[in-house]
Amino acid sequence: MDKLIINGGKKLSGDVSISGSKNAALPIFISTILAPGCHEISNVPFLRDINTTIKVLEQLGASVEGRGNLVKIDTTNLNSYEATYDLVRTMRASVLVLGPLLARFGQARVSLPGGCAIGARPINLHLKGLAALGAEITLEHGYVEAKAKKLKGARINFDISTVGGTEQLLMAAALAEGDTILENAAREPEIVDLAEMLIKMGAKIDGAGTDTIRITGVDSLTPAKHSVMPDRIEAGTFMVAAAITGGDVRIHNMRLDHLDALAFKLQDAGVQITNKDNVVRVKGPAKVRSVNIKTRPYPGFPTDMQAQFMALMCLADGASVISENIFENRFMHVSELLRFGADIVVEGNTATVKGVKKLSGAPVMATDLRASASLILAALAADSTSEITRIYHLDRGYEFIEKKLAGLGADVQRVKDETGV
Ligand SMILES: CC(=O)N[C@H]1[C@@H](OP(=O)(O)OP(=O)(O)OC[C@H]2O[C@@H](n3ccc(=O)[nH]c3=O)[C@H](O)[C@@H]2O)O[C@H](CO)[C@@H](O)[C@@H]1O
Ligand SMILES: C=C(OP(=O)(O)O)C(=O)O
Repeated sequence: MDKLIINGGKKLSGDVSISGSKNAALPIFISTILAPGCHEISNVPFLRDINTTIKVLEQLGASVEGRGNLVKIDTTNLNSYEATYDLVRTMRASVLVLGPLLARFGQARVSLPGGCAIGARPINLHLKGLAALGAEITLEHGYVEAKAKKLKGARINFDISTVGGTEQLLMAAALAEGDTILENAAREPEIVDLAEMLIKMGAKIDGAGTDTIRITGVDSLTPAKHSVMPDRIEAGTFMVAAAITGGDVRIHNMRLDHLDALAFKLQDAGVQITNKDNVVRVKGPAKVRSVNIKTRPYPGFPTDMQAQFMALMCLADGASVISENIFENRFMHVSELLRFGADIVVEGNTATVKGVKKLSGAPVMATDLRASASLILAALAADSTSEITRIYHLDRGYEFIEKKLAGLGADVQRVKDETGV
């Protein structure tokens, strides 16, 4: 397994460019199932999760060209309706093929994604929504089997705001007969990006980005070209990297309006943020102030930034209370942050972080994607050398992170595992 070696204590400075969004690209790739033909997706990040999605599409019979920024996906000759356990278990977003397969072919068989480090993450709301559109759903041998001659529009009210559930239903309803209304829909920017792709394909969708989305089903969709939105979580991670090192970083190709909740909290902590000519400049103070956060669905504070913000609060002047309200087990980074000398106490879904004078370099292990990012941030601020293992989690979601950090003056090296694991 590859690992990262970081010699901390360098203030980051300079310019960095944000890649396309993982969480927007995944459903957009999957939406190509809905329309036979050749789609062109640009601003695609080079990530392990993108490769997994390509494998899922190829398993269905798609042909995919290009592994870089521009990816062409031809879904003319799909000949399988199954996403297998070996792929779905490595990336839960693959379960999103269910709705599009059902809508285009009337059948799908998809492995249940199962639990993962951050929580149980059931898909009951996806299945309830598809059933409301008329799908017959059975669960057998760890697989969801769904069938429907023709999906029919319905009114669906989500019990809780679900990003994946909203994306699943948005795609299925695009080819259903009649109108579908999604109430208490998720409002994340990635939903808007997916809706824009679907609209380019000919779908009729109103209200994406609000909690009520109306979809009027059409008979067929056609291939589209789309450029993926910038990754707001990667951008947020670099904002925190500037803040935690007392650095001065200019971030290009990001949407600050997608990160209001984080930006307000960083400003409360004493971080300076300016936005000029679409370049966001982030300057960290010598010492950040402690602030409290509660994770919420968008436009609230993103759960995908909680671990990184906690790393920052480890060095704050005072105590910070961090509540995780989306996933029941998203404090796996705490035990690793303690190795750097952090002072954190967890009770239920709340972590109390008392700022310490300094963090010291340590050997640590990444447990999930954003936990990996928080360990990198702590290591960047630590006074000596850290070794971060299990960074395959990181490679799911951060394109060329060590190169981008090195470009900002960080002393970071990837040690490749010669066995290729
Ligand atoms: C690939 C992708 O875009 N992943 C993002 C997506 O995950 P994902 O789409 O899986 O997250 P959801 O928004 O669906 O999950 C929110 C909450 O709803 C629960 N739930 C969800 C579906 C369901 O059928 N039943 C149910 O109970 C989940 O367990 C969780 O507690 O949104 C999360 C919340 O912003 C982010 O952290 C993930 O980075
Ligand atoms: C939790 C995340 O991703 P996924 O939903 O793919 O696990 C994430 O991007 O932080």
